[in-house]
Amino acid sequence: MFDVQFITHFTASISYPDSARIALEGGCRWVQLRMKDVSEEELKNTAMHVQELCRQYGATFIIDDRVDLVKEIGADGVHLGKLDMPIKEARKMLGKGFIIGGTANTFADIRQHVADGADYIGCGPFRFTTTKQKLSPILGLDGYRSILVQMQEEGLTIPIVAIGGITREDIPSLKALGLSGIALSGGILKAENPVLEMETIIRLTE
Ligand SMILES: Cc1ncc(COP(=O)(O)OP(=O)(O)O)c(N)n1
Ligand SMILES: Cc1ncsc1CCOP(=O)(O)O
Ligand SMILES: [Mg+2]
Repeated sequence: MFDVQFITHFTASISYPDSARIALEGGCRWVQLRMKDVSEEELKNTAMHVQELCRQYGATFIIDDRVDLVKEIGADGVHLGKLDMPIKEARKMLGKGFIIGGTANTFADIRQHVADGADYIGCGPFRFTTTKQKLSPILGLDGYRSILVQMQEEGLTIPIVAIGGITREDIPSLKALGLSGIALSGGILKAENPVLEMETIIRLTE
């Protein structure tokens, strides 16, 4: 099993809910709502809409950054980075019934997230991407290899999802590394036929 998480991103032509629907229609069953610089009202309304879509498709629905909103609307989980609420605190607020993902760029980050109670790691960036500003150092395949070796040496088994500039061409090599999955946005949203692109990516991960 190689998981695929679709992450929403603002585009002029595809709304956030439509992008989630595209991912779901293409067979993705893990959606992260990531909305930056929007009002509280827009975020909450969109989150409830995307949550409903995810429920219709039996997909997991997580929200970027916002532990409070996840708790309020009963989403499946949250993704947290270095500038967000610490994972330990989020776990205290959410308890064990919610998924908590943590961002990592190094093995030390992963070790800390495991100690703090994360469920999975979004590890990257794999390569340069314009979807996120202020990127951490790029890992490439060698970066993941080195992290996975260190995890094995210390007996850490948390799922690692690669992220950052991933396209369909990368899937065979990322899969071969022994990662748990990928998270991607632009690879779908910039495709000529986004639903078909997701279908292709899902097929490549099977
Ligand atoms: C799966 C996944 N991995 C990493 C990130 C990045 O989270 P963060 O570092 O908090 O940056 P922002 O997404 O908040 O800009 C993610 N969202 N999802
Ligand atoms: C949120 C995030 N964190 C690291 S890279 C990234 C963006 C992933 O999107 P894309 O697949 O378009 O590079
Ligand atoms: Mg964040």
